[in-house]
Amino acid sequence: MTKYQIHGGRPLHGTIEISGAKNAAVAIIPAALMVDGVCRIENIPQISDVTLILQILRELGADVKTVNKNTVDVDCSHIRNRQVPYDLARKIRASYYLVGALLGRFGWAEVPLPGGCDLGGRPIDQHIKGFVAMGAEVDVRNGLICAQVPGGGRLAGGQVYLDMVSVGATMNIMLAATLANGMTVIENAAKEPHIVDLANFLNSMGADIMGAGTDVIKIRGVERLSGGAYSIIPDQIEAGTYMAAVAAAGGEVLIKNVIPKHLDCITAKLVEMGVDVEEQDDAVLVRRDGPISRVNVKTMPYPGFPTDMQPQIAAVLCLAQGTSVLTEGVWENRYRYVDEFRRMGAHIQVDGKVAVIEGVEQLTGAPVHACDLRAGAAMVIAGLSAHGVTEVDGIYHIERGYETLVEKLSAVGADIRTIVVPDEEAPAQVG
Ligand SMILES: CC(=O)N[C@H]1[C@@H](OP(=O)(O)OP(=O)(O)OC[C@H]2O[C@@H](n3ccc(=O)[nH]c3=O)[C@H](O)[C@@H]2O)O[C@H](CO)[C@@H](O)[C@@H]1O
Ligand SMILES: C=C(OP(=O)(O)O)C(=O)O
Repeated sequence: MTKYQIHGGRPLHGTIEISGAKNAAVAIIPAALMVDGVCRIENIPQISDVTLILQILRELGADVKTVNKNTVDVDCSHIRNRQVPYDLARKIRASYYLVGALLGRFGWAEVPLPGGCDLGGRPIDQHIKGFVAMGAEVDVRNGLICAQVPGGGRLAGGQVYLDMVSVGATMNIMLAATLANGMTVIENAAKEPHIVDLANFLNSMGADIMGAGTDVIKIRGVERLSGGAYSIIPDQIEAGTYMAAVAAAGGEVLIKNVIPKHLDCITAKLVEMGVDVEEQDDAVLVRRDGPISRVNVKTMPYPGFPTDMQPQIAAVLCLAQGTSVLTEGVWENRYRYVDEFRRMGAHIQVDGKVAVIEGVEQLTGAPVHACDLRAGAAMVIAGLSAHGVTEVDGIYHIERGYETLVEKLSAVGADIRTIVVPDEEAPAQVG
């Protein structure tokens, strides 16, 4: 088993370069399935979710060539197999974008139900409602989402009003509508930066999508998409995670290759907590040397405070002066990490979607478990600030979404390394 071992208590100083956005990449790579020709995709993060999606594309018959560590050429002109491999697809949430992409291009898709972080129920009824509004028949059976246009042919444009703001449904419907006959309108659409990025990718390949980034998106179906080159936006959540790490551990770090506007919702809270954040053109300089003030935080769809930053901000609030109230506004169960924080001396009470965090002077290192991706990142942040040694296991969750986390943090002075321990560590003998 591999773990991260962190000797905490060292302020961070230096520069961190942010990678491409996971949640954009995992939609844009499936979108390449709809393109007739070679797509060059740049600024792809080297994370395990991306490796897996590229693997799925290869198994479907795509020609995927690595140009350099963050650029691939994907050619899906000759897809021969439409059977998405069960064991690969069920490991990640984003495999559901293959439904929109395959249904849009071929009028037929069978995709295993997705996986991803366990945050409570992760329904897909709104995705299905969208596909049905475009004329598809959709059925979930034998662990598969089975969707097809009756009689073959293409989807027809439709009108979809989402019952709740859903990032996944907005992107999936956008994918399916890109090659449909006629116009699709998505109302109450999500507005996250990665939605705009997916629309920009598709438009650069010949799609006709208007309004991405607002709550009404109009997609005029086109005959075909053809190849081109596209660079993925920087990862808002990776940047926010390192901003939170500086807030917790102290120090001064220049976080480069970001779009500061995408970070406004995170920056505003950190500033309220007494952290200095200076915006530059494509960087933010984050500094913390004084006490951390208590704040209340509620997660919401963009431009609200992102749910994917909730555990990381909780790690900082564990060290604030006074009591903070954190409210999870998107997922029903995103506090599974709280017991791990308690091992480090944090004072947190959870009641449903609300966590009350009473700040402590200092956390203390402990063996902890990363129960999901962002919870894992939060354990790392807590470990960086804590007195003593923290060992984080379950790091495969973290590697789903953070490129070279150990190297990036080591470069700013953190004492963090990956260690390998035997799988079954013999329990210590007592007596
Ligand atoms: C709006 C929002 O912040 N979405 C987050 C959500 O995206 P993700 O795309 O995974 O989830 P959605 O945005 O689709 O879900 C938002 C809410 O809508 C509900 N829902 C969704 C689809 C559906 O068909 N039916 C349904 O009821 C979900 O249960 C959830 O409560 O989790 C991702 C991983 O944490 C984050 O990157 C996204 O920022
Ligand atoms: C929960 C996340 O990812 P996924 O939906 O892919 O599990 C995340 O990016 O924080």
